[in-house]
Amino acid sequence: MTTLAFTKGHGTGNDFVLFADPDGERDLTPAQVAAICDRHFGVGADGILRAVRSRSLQAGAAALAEEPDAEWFMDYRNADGSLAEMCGNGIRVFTRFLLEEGLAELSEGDTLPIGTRGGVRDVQRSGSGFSVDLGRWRLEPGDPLVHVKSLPVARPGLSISVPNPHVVLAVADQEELESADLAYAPVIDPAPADGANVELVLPREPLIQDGIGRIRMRVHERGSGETLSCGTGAAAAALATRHWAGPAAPSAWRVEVAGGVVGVRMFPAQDGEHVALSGPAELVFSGALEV
Ligand SMILES: N[C@@H](CCC[C@H](N)C(=O)O)C(=O)O
Repeated sequence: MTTLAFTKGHGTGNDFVLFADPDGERDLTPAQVAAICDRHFGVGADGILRAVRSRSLQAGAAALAEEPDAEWFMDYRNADGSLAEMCGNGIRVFTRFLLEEGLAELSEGDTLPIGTRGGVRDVQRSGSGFSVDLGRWRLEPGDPLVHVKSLPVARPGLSISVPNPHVVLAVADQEELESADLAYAPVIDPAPADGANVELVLPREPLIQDGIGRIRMRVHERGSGETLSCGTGAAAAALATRHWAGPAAPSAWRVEVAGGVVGVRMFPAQDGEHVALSGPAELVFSGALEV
């Protein structure tokens, strides 16, 4: 066993254990990740963020080929130890961690490119938090049926990749949003090969205020269970609602989650439409673990 210095942080209640491993010497096994994320026997978190220099990691080679300035790679793990392409709340908290640890600098108006398994993502300061360009999003074919425990009927979901997989479904009212039992993983039919995060969405009344679309969302995350927030999930939920609302729908959205509020914005880019996420990023405490 060796000692691992860590920091605990969160973005709208989506919480993470972070640690710096510049030379890529502390790769954790899925069992170690699950033990650290356990809320009764470990530190407790929705996932782990390891800060590794891109040059020290096999997955970092693709990031450096895409953007030579992507010095840091966000090695993200879900609470069960599984890998995911991207974490929208995580990358803001990861940026805060790099800055606080003196591992990177980010001035107002500048951009910090960070390597992820879903590609290099550009982070900027936004108010007291950060915004991240999640890149080009994709509507996936097929409208799978989603069975959520305690909701009366299965309903069709919209599959969206950002680039991790999401299935978004609309609920009828506040009662349905609150009563959905997300302690159980929703059953998606047909089941996506790599699983998916599931978002339940309810439009606010009115849906659009001062040009901004407004929704509420709950989420069951692949590999982590129900969480208080999911950044890529909020982006998928706003994209799905705009799709359902039609051409007059806005490109700026306010997404209310159990842990707070995040902003989503769609904008044209050279390679197609991108989606950006903004919101807070907090570091809460530091400690040491025997791993
Ligand atoms: N909470 C994250 C998403 C984390 C990954 C997800 N569970 C997956 O497996 O795709 C976010 O804020 O985006």
